[in-house]
Amino acid sequence: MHTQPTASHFINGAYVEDTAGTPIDVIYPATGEVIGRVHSATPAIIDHALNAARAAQAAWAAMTGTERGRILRRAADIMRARNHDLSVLETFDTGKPYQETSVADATSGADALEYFGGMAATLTGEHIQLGDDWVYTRREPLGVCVGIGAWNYPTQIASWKGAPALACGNTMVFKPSETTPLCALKVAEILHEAGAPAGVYNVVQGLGDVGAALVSDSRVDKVSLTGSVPTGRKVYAAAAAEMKHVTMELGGKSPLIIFDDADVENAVSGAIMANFYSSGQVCSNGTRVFVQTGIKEAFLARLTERLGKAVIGDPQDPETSFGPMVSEGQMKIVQGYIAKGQDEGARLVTGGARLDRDGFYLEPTVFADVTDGMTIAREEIFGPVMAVLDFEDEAEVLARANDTEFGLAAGVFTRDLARAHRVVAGFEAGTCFINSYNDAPVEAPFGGVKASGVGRENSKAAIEHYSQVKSVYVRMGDVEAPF
Ligand SMILES: NC(=O)c1ccc[n+]([C@@H]2O[C@H](COP(=O)([O-])OP(=O)(O)OC[C@H]3O[C@@H](n4cnc5c(N)ncnc54)[C@H](O)[C@@H]3O)[C@@H](O)[C@H]2O)c1
Ligand SMILES: O=CCc1c[nH]cn1
Repeated sequence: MHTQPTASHFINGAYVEDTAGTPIDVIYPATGEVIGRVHSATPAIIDHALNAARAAQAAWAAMTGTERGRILRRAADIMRARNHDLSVLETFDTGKPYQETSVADATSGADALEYFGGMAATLTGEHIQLGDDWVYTRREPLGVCVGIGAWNYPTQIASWKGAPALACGNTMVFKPSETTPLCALKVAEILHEAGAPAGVYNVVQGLGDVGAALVSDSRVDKVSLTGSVPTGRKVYAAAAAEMKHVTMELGGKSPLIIFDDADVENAVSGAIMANFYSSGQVCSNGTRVFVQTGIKEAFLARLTERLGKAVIGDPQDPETSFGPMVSEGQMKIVQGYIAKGQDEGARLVTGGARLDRDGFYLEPTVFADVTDGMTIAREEIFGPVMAVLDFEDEAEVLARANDTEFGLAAGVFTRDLARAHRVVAGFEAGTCFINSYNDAPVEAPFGGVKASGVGRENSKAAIEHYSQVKSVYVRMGDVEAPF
């Protein structure tokens, strides 16, 4: 597997390089080795990408939805056929175990391309009869969309943004995270191979400055960011200054409530999926696990037992189920939170240490007896650290669950389904789970409320965020005027 890409950027249907840009090393999180190098986009590269996207947009939008959709569905087929190689690359890019990447990354990207490819031909306006007169609406593309990605799901993020944008007749310039620059280039290559005309989907590399330059450029009509809340605030403000459309998929500190009557085995599985998948680097993670006191000891005992079965090791080995953190920097941030948890009096149940091996490995970590005011219960950690908090009754736990600036996701485990629906209705969160956690099928809207975001990805809802409605009044008779 060659991890050095052909060139840093993919613009106007071809790989493009400009070595004048600041070098960005690609580091394999499992070893700390440099496995590739790209260069940050120079102003000339940004200009080239935006001009290409602008130039391609009208002709792409003029194609029928069926034609655009066929290309997206062909791209989905290519992505599925190359799942193994794309998953190996995703593992090099992120350090996530192949056991995960082979089922959750290119597959999720392909799902988005297939779903929005299928939907492209169905995008229509409506007819509104007003006596003899009538109004019709046209669903039109926004124009040039900029996508900016986080590092945890590089293939998925590039596809979740690209697929609905292209289905609606927009073109895209996508900037991956500087930490994981490899996979988006493959998404661009595949779309081009599937028949997307040059300029329809472009990738440029860079840090925040490149993202900021894209967001404020007058050639851009919409910005979709996946990233942290602080970055979201900056990007939203810059986009608002020029009245651009936005989608903000940001961070969270989501609650997972486990009632006494829950099935312990399923609740433990849910809590593992909510905290340790992708080594805890999932935006929607339920990291505040509220456990009713009657089930607490059984839950903690079984959780500790199950975490002992995690296979921590070489992420390219299909047997490995738990990999390293994405970077040394992220590992140090998480180590800082673990130290804070201990300093502030939380009880370390298991984990807490860095593994004595190359790469950025931390043990799956569980704190119990966490209280609402502790730092580990208030701030997004984005690592494998679960905070277990006690609770007694439903009203109390719901109020505590909602006592946060975030609102991305929330989950509940209980056998009492009336209670489950009541609790979910009370959650201040955009993406909720009953007796499950972290499922993200393309058919379901995904996104947050409060500081966790604006807009939705996936599902029919995404179409609203990549298109606009034009309304046309048609008078069938004479026009009356006062003078
Ligand atoms: N809600 C979701 O769907 C979702 C999904 C994945 C990750 N996330 C969130 O992403 C965060 C982790 O990712 P991260 O550390 O890469 O986030 P980040 O905010 O540091 O960076 C995200 C992206 O924004 C770019 N960027 C930084 N400053 C910018 C600026 N001023 N203008 C434009 N672009 C700028 C970065 O280069 C990167 O590509 C976590 O908070 C996580 O919860 C959210
Ligand atoms: O990281 C956030 C997006 C996501 C959630 N589940 C899979 N991907």
